[in-house]
Amino acid sequence: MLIKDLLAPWFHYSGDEKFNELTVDSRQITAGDVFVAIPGHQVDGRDFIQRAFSQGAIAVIAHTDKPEEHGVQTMTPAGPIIYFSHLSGQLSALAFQRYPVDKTKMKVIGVTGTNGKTTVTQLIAQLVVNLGGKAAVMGTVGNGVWGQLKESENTTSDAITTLKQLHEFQLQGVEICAMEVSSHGLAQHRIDAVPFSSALMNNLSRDHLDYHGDMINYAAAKRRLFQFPELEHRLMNLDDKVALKWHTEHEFSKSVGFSIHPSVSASYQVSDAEYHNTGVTAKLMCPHGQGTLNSPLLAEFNLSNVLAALAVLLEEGYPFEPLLAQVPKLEAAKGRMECFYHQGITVVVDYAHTPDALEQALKALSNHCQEQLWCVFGCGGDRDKGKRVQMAAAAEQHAQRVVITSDNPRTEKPMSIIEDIVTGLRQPQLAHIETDRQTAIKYALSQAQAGDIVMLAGKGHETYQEIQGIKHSYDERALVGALVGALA
Ligand SMILES: CC(=O)N[C@H]1[C@@H](OP(=O)(O)OP(=O)(O)OC[C@H]2O[C@@H](n3ccc(=O)[nH]c3=O)[C@H](O)[C@@H]2O)O[C@H](CO)[C@@H](O)[C@@H]1O[C@H](C)C(=O)N[C@@H](C)C(=O)N[C@H](CCC(=O)O)C(=O)O
Ligand SMILES: Nc1ncnc2c1ncn2[C@@H]1O[C@H](COP(=O)(O)OP(=O)(O)OP(=O)(O)O)[C@@H](O)[C@H]1O
Ligand SMILES: N[C@H](CCC[C@H](N)C(=O)O)C(=O)O
Repeated sequence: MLIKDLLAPWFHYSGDEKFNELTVDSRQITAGDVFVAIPGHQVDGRDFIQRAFSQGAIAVIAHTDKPEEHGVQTMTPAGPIIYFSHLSGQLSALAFQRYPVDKTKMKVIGVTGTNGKTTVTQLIAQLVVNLGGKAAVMGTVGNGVWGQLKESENTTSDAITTLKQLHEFQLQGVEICAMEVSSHGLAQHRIDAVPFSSALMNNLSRDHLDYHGDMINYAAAKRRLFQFPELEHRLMNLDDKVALKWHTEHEFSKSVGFSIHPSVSASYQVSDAEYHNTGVTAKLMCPHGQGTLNSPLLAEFNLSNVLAALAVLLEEGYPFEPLLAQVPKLEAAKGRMECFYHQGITVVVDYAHTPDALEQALKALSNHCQEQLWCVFGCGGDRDKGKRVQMAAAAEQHAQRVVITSDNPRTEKPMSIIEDIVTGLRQPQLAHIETDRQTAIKYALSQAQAGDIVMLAGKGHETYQEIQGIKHSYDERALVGALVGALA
């Protein structure tokens, strides 16, 4: 593509250079690329302009705060620098020029909410693939065509990666891409030009207040997803207070509600739910028909997640009966309520890392637990510190045995995070404290008795543990698999 065509919607560029890829990271530049230099939270991308040229960049498009510099071009010995006013907010639109996505060929579904984004997006992909279609996901566990995910740095990738990836999916014949949309992604304009067809709001509870400051700003960031003018379907979980409120607002008057509780305004609802140790059976009612839903996923919140996935696909025009027939084949997302069994003890690897998720996961497991419920958890360093006491309270309230350990301490001292957590306990003397996560898990497994459930919360699918800024190899699912084998 010509650089002048890339920039044409904004201003005239006089050069005639062709370029290959757009990239925001100088470390990823290869010959013939255009480097997009923007300031960030840690460093300023404009400090890497020379490095980008030396790696083969053909030109640089650089952010400027000064509107009068918009479109100004400077020729340096290494190549042209083109200034673009307030570039971060336009990055997605710029990326769309290079990596267009045709919404008539591929549907993009945006899923937001504090908890359940990975689960819902993966359920959507599984349902489509099981119906014989081609689906992709983008999110915390990775980006890719279903079955071939590649690890991703963020839940919602940067603006350029997002559109590049969607463009590639479209070229590969993907019919639907279910994308997790994080509040950071929304606040940082990472998805502004994505041509979403449907958007779904799952729930809002405390998380990320280190970044958003308060719940009002956090909710406002998520709300942006529903303000895309071209959206065809807006789905709201009416069991969540914030989503329910949005559903009743004039701005979202055409939104569609779903609920796992009796609700007059939910278009999609389930009733007569029966929980058993291999899943849940319930009746589904919606404008497309009625039927029995046989879900193999544990926990009430997963009934809601399954309903969310079905609702979005039914809104998108997928057929009712064939879709319902795929539900028994669904699988839990990696590291979410994943069960391992050993001598009558159930070990559950789960990704709960917010107070609400921890509470929901423990409540769900207590329905299945015959003896004592254990909760082994920690809290992430360099993240919302207010979550720590709330997670402690949830663990103490819903588990009989609490083991406090490390999650990803990142740059914080493991023991100081644990001290914050402990202040949220009413009876701290009853909790077992062990900074080393593997030792903590071994302790819990050695003490648990037949009939107990041991929930290991927070690490889920992750394959590393970040301590003092260093990512150490750590795979809790593999660890438990090995321990259970060793203990068997
Ligand atoms: C605080 C934050 O959100 N940071 C995100 C932000 O980084 P930034 O723009 O501040 O980056 P920076 O490191 O200051 O660098 C500035 C610029 O210089 C460039 N650079 C930098 C170094 C270099 O050698 N060369 C170079 O060109 C960078 O590519 C960047 O363009 O934009 C980047 C690209 O989109 C993100 O990868 C990065 O996420 C960091 C890694 C992060 O940890 N973010 C978390 C808080 C986050 O976003 N989490 C949500 C999930 C939340 C949830 O729902 O659970 C997510 O979507 O992942
Ligand atoms: N609908 C839900 N409501 C409340 N808790 C949920 C829900 N779905 C999943 N959870 C809990 O939250 C944890 C994380 O789930 P999931 O990975 O699907 O969410 P997420 O929104 O993608 O999280 P993140 O983006 O932070 O990785 C699960 O392990 C489970 O404990
Ligand atoms: N997307 C979330 C994941 C948290 C996972 C948990 N293991 C932790 O490190 O706190 C975040 O970046 O806050």
